[in-house]
Amino acid sequence: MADQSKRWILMTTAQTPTNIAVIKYWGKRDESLILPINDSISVTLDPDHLCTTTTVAVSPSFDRDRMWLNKKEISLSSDRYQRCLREIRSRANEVEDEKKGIKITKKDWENLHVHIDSYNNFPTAAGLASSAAGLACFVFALARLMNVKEDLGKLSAIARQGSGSACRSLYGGFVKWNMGKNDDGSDSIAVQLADEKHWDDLVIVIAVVSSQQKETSSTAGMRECVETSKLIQYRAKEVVPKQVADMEAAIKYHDFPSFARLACSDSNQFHALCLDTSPPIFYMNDTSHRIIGCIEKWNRAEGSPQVAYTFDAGPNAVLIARNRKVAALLLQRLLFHFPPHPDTDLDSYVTGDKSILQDAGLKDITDVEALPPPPGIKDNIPALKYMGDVSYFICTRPGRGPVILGDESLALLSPETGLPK
Ligand SMILES: Nc1ncnc2c1ncn2[C@@H]1O[C@H](COP(=O)(O)OP(=O)(O)OP(=O)(O)O)[C@@H](O)[C@H]1O
Ligand SMILES: C[C@@](O)(CCOP(=O)(O)OP(=O)(O)O)CC(=O)O
Repeated sequence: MADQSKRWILMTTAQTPTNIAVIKYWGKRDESLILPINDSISVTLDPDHLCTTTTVAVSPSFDRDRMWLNKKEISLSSDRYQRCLREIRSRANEVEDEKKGIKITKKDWENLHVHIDSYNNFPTAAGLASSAAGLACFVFALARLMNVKEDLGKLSAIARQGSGSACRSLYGGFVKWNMGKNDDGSDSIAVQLADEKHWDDLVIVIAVVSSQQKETSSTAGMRECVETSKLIQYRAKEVVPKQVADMEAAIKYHDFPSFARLACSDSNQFHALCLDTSPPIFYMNDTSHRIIGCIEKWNRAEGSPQVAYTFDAGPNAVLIARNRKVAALLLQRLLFHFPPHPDTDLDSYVTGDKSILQDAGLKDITDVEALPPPPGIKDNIPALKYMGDVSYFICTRPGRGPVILGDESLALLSPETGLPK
């Protein structure tokens, strides 16, 4: 039995990546267990550039479960958090820390409370899958703290109950979420198709068009879509199974043209379903459409796709370049069409992996101003420049799965008080 009189605190800190779907999950067959109507496939993004960090702590001195997100206290009362907490707690095992003189038995976990502090290093609820990284980190960190022995597949099924796309953030690289058939969701789990090293030529550039909270959440959007769209069941049953098989093959054989065609058409089809919803949902905006136009034109001119685009439930573009050389050309094109406001520092306009900027020969804003029009655009037509329409860019790549951060100085909670630092 843990000694309740002592004011000890035990903590674990985890870091979990976000992921971008290249075959989208859209629509549930069970709202509370979060069971999807189709399989989906994603690429995990490098946590060095986009990730959630979560510290979880347990102490006999905590009188209730509490959570902070991006430095503000939030309620843990939603069904989703409660379900994940319950699932993890019910699998908790004995934990012993001899150095600190702490022993927690399996039974103790029923009465002990946790503090959870989480931070996203990218915009929350803006179509960059914060719920995916966030809920995956929530489950992964709690599972480690409570010495849960389940494998990543089982943990993915728990994370799924926090947010569907979260199940895919339990792995690095290329990940498939099998929709499963069972009513209890036990076979609706994520599996890794290939790790991040399998196809490390790929470079990902995210154009953050808006970091505002969107009007219609993914959860509400897909519910309304299932209720009102006549196309959604056709997509789930007739289109996605083949797209998923083809995408798996494209990833396996590093077949970029197929990868790009499938990713672009799947993204467009998902947004077509949003339009087919009543009332229609518009996640993309004019800037998103301009970016699609620019990539489509370029891909057509090259005769074979160089860049894939995909958009989640928001206007931000996720662009996947076939290699670094193409990524440098992509950045030049993007910065030509979407330059920052004059006083912007290039360092804050292009974030993440800065080496792509160097490859593109761009050191500062004057280099951006001097960019010639991309091939195919005869003159420097002012109407093709949309200054300020993109907030900033993030350069990244396929990345690794969740990790535990052993360095206690990285914890978000104070080891003395168990409260945010
Ligand atoms: N780090 C986190 N820890 C726990 N929960 C989080 C975290 N980050 C986000 N969330 C939860 O996810 C919600 C945002 O999910 P939502 O699906 O609306 O946006 P998104 O995931 O950023 O975008 P999308 O899934 O459409 O790409 C937040 O309101 C919060 O409840
Ligand atoms: C467009 C998407 O990003 C939708 C993600 O939806 P969420 O996983 O955020 O929805 P809930 O399961 O209701 O939490 C596509 C995808 O990630 O596959």
